[in-house]
Amino acid sequence: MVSAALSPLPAPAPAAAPGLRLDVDQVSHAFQLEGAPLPVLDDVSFAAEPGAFVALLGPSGCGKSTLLRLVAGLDHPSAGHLAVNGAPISAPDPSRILVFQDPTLYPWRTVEANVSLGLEARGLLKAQRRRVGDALSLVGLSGFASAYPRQLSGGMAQRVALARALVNEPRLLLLDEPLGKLDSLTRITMQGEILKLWQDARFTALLVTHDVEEALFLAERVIVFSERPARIKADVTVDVPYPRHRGDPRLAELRHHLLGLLGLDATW
Ligand SMILES: Nc1ncnc2c1ncn2[C@@H]1O[C@H](COP(=O)(O)OP(=O)(O)OP(=O)(O)O)[C@@H](O)[C@H]1O
Repeated sequence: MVSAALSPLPAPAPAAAPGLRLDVDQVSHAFQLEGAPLPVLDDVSFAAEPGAFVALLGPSGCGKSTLLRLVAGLDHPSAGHLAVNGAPISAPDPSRILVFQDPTLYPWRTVEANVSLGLEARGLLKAQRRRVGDALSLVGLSGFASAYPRQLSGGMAQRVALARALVNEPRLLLLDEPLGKLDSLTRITMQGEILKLWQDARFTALLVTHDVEEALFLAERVIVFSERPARIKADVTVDVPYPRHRGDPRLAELRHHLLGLLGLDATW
């Protein structure tokens, strides 16, 4: 018999934690506005498999960001249930990170110090400082660790915001129009970067976007919402393998279909 102590095997590399399964079950939500209820979500149900990339598309103000906030655990639904891997969502958790349209970096902190925030808040920075460098490298900003936010372009600032999320090794990444304020060329570049991050890390991704092309380039499924209160109008599978070519005729067909669902004329 060979003793393990006599023939030590190299420790296997730790497997990346897989993406979380998300269940949204008959969720409705209303805000109180000037003393009257404002219904925002109406009986929304869907599931995202671990590692799925799902885009949420719908008219402005229909309730998409509200849904992301519920998944992040920042608010509680008026009715229905949300769960990850079968466990009810009751509060924020570092495994579920929300990235906003506005990078909201602290101007007095360097890029590195901004990215460190999550680890610092959880008392993990000393032990896991390596993750800060890894996250910066993932978004291509290794050379800017000691820069300040005022020294960055809009795209770079949004990359820092992504790195600040990635440093927590999220298993469910919630993207609320993260590229909405960027010029169209930077936006296209960063769509490719987000796709690569997702393909490498295999977190589950939920992306709110107004941009039909962005949804079709990135997501495996596009859930289309009605006007507020948001109900699911359609759940469309993007049956085009990655890497996707933006000129793919099937994507053009799906674009036409999605614009139709949104009540928009797709004549070009
Ligand atoms: N804290 C709040 N109190 C009251 N009403 C709110 C609150 N947050 C959002 N709302 C309202 O809920 C509705 C949905 O807002 P939400 O931000 O979820 O929409 P959205 O689909 O993400 O919009 P957009 O695409 O324009 O960002 C809006 O009418 C908004 O005014």
